This record gives sequence, structure tokens and C-alpha cells, in this order.
Amino acid sequence: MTTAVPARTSFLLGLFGAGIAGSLTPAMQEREGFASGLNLTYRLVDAERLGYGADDLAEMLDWARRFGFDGLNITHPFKQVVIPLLDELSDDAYDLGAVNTVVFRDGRALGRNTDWSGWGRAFRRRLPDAVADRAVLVGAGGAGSAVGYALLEQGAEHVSIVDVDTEKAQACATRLAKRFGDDRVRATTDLAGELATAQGLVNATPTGMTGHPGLPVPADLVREDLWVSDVVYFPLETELIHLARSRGCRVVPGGGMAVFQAVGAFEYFTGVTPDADRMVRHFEELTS
Ligand SMILES: NC(=O)C1=CN([C@@H]2O[C@H](COP(=O)(O)OP(=O)(O)OC[C@H]3O[C@@H](n4cnc5c(N)ncnc54)[C@H](O)[C@@H]3O)[C@@H](O)[C@H]2O)C=CC1
Ligand SMILES: O=C1C[C@@](O)(C(=O)O)C[C@@H](O)[C@@H]1O
Repeated sequence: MTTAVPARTSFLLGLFGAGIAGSLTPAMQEREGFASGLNLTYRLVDAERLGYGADDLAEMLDWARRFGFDGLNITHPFKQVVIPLLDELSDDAYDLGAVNTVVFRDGRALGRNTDWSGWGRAFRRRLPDAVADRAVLVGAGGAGSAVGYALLEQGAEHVSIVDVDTEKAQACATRLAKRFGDDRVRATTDLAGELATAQGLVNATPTGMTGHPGLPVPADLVREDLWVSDVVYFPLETELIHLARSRGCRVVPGGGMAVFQAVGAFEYFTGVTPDADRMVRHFEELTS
């Protein structure tokens, strides 16, 4: 006679990164765990406070495994340097060269990326009719690469990438072109020219964050017929989102990416599909 193995209900998770004290992810994960009938604990492990840098990551991962962690989110400055320390990488994380979710399973560390799928899902919920549009992406760092990947994966006709650091814009475009073809993505310095033929604009720079006030693009380029998205979510209503709304543009603020990276990670960690609407409501409570 075989005995059925009961489904896992207890999970120990964490976030490894620097300067993460204000993260809302622990609250989102723990609340959704509770609501799903799981005993889920999520700890912040702030490398900055511990005096740990990139060279210490292998040791940090090792003790996470030894102490029984089931999974980790990984953020700045570890999303790239974690890759060689993993046993397996999903295709999307490989293509992006970045991991934000590590699942420990059967003695192996599996790398995943829910940043791109998080932004993508938030975008599709708000603007499902805009997935095939041409878009201009400003900011080619970690968040920008994830947004570019999501836009192209979901069917954007073309993405033009602008960054004050032109080498970063080029590197991001080259990486995305390898996956999606160089007829669909390019780096450019001609923001006005590219926006003139685009239907959408995404800000993936820190401009507009608390402490970094301002607009990432000149105000006169924000036309009423553009849709406008921001990845910044402190504050939720950035200057860009505020201006775009006031001009009648359809908008996708940064909170959606913050929630849906957690939705995707929850599913990888636990194997349970979370209630995304409940997580959105909880995020709204946390940020109101
Ligand atoms: N909503 C969410 O869940 C998430 C939001 N973020 C936010 O995204 C923002 C960017 O984060 P990362 O990509 O990690 O930063 P990063 O530093 O890797 O990249 C930012 C890029 O923007 C460029 N840049 C800065 N100002 C610019 C301007 N005015 N015009 C053109 N390019 C400019 C920089 O050269 C850099 O390449 C941060 O504010 C962060 O809080 C990041 C991750 C998730
Ligand atoms: O970059 C981020 C933000 C985050 O670090 C947070 O603090 O919520 C959580 C990560 O999973 C995600 O990739």
C-alpha cells in the first residue's frame, strides 16, 4: 500500500539585496500565504546591513539552503551575479541575464525571472489592446531590460531604447535583439523622433522616485494619444503618470509590476496559484 505524500504547506522564503528595508514584498507574500492556508514566512536579508557584497553571495546562498530556506527573491546588486551560482536557469532568465527568484528544490537551486512577467501581466490587465503597439523605453538598466523583454514577448511591433548611457541602451537592445530579432528593437538617441511614430512610452529610469523628482522626458512629448507606463512606484503617482493622466493618456503605474513580480514568485515558490486580485487589493492597502 502506498501512502500519499501530503502537499507542502510550510515555506521559509526571503529577499536578498541591499537597501531593502522598505520592501513591500514580505508583507505581500506572507499575507497571501496566510490567505491561501499556507504557513509562509518571508525574511528580509539586507546585505548592506550585514556588510556583505557580491563576493559573499555564494556563502549567503549556501547558508540559506542549510537553514532550510525554500526560495529567495534576489534584488540589486545580485540579480546578475547570482547566475553562475545556480544549478538551472529558465530560458527567460537566461535571455535577460538576470534572476530575481531562486527556488531550492531537491538539492538544486533554480533561477527564474518574474520582473518581466510581472510588468507584462500588469500591462496586459490595463491595456490588453496595446500589446502589439510600438513603444519607446527610457532606461536600459535592470527594470528597463525586463520591460523591453515583456513588451517584445507579448507582441510589441517595435521597441526603441533610450538611455543617457548610450552603451547601456545598445547593450540592452543587442541582448533583446538576440532573442526577438533586430528588426523589432533598437537603441536610439532620437527620443522625439521615435516617440512621433510610437503609441506607448515606458519610463524605466529612477526619475520621478522620491528623492529623484522630475520627468524622464520633456513634457511636450507626452501626447494625449500615447499610453504611458512608469516602473517607479514610490510614489505610485509619479510626475510622469500625473502629467500623462492630466493630458488624457491611458496609464500603467509602477505598482502593477511590484505586485505581479510577487504573484509570479509566489507560484514558483509554493506551486500554488495565488489570488492575484487579492494581492492587488493588499498592495493598495499597503500603499494607501
Ligand atoms: N515597479 C517595480 O516593481 C520595480 C521598479 N523598479 C524601479 O525602476 C527604476 C530603475 O531601476 P533599475 O533598472 O534597477 O536601475 P538601473 O540603475 O539599473 O537603471 C536605470 C537606467 O536609467 C538610466 N537613466 C537615468 N536617468 C535617465 C534619463 N533621464 N534618461 C534616460 N536614461 C536615464 C541610467 O543610465 C540607467 O541605465 C528604479 O526607480 C526602481 O525603483 C525596479 C525594479 C522593480
Ligand atoms: O526588484 C524587485 C523588487 C523587490 O526587491 C522588492 O523589494 O519588492 C522584490 C524582487 O523580487 C523584485 O525583483
